Amino acid sequence: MDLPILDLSAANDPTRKPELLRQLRRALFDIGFLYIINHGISPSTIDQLTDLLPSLFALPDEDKAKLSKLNSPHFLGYSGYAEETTLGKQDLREQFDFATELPVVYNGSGGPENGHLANGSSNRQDFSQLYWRLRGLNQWPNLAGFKEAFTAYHDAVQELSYRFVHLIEEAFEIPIGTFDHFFGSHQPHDSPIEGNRPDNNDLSTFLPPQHRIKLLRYPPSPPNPDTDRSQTQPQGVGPHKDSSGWLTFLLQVGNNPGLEVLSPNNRDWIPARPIPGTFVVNFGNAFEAATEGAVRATTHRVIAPGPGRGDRYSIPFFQGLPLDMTVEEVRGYIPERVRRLRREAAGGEAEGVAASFLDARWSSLGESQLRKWIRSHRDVGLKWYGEEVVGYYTAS
Ligand SMILES: O=C(O)CCC(=O)C(=O)O
Ligand SMILES: [Fe+2]
Repeated sequence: MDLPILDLSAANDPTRKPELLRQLRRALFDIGFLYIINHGISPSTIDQLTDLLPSLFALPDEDKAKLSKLNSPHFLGYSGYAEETTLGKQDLREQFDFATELPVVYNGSGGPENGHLANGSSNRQDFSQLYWRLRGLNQWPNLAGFKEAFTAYHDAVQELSYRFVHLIEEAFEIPIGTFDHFFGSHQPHDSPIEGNRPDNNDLSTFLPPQHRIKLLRYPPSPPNPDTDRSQTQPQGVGPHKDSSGWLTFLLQVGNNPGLEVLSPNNRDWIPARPIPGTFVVNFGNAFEAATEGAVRATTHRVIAPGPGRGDRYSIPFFQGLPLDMTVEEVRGYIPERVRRLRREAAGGEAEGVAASFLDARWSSLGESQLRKWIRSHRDVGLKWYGEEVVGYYTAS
């Protein structure tokens, strides 16, 4: 099975657009993983950032340590090689987590001494909710030109991500702009049917979300002295569904392979090789839950480069959603005709929908994000949120 490659230049060509939307529908409902080409981001915007990756990761250990995520209640910053695990196994990569540069809004009193749990307030933008503490400023490395290159890249992928959401709306046959208010004040520049946009005035109460961008380096693994053949595939990152965002836009830098996608029958791993000039697009748990599984958060993994190969770099952009939004709310914007697709295919109940969203405690995006970050960085959680909060989010 080949992963689909969608040519976004067809979006501006009325004669090619219907076929593009057909391909998109197939990609959304069949596999939940696709490439996009002719996406409109200039190669120089990409190169300016990717050219800096070797020097960023070659910063002295003391400089990296100064940028540690431990400094950040927002879980932004540096994590060293193999510090994270997936399914109980070390991920053989190192990473910097960045986000849309946005000021702190949290105004509660959470801290190791007086950590408090979500207060259950249903007020929109009650900034004392603990999950608002996820939002805040980056830790910038001392590397000439980095902040500018990162910001230009962030802005370009953000814009692409909003354009792509418009195509999804068209594929779902709902008005273009339906999801715009998820992204706060963003107004589409190029919406072809401006007059058809729904009147969202009463809905634009969300704060523009913070998107997350990881800069990843997978070094070649050392020769494996282990003779057990089953051990010979080093885990760059173990099998997972993306939990950080609504959509993921992944840039594979260079031509080192490693990314693999679980086939719809859950049996085979399909390689998603780097294709120059493309992004890989996939969908997060919130998207799967909101569509009741019609669009899957497809499981994927990375095999680290073998001995003797060069470093593999990649940059996933996780498109954020408002932290105070609930999956129920998002679901309200997905037409029933889309939401029943999975159930119909399964001949009854939708199976496999992201379990964390079925638990009322994690129903807001903020709750599920805070849970995810605390579970993957317990040390950061303990330092900034305290034992009670960490206990709450790590139990069961
Ligand atoms: O490095 C890659 O190609 C994919 C990384 C990934 O799946 C993730 O960080 O969620
Ligand atoms: Fe991922």
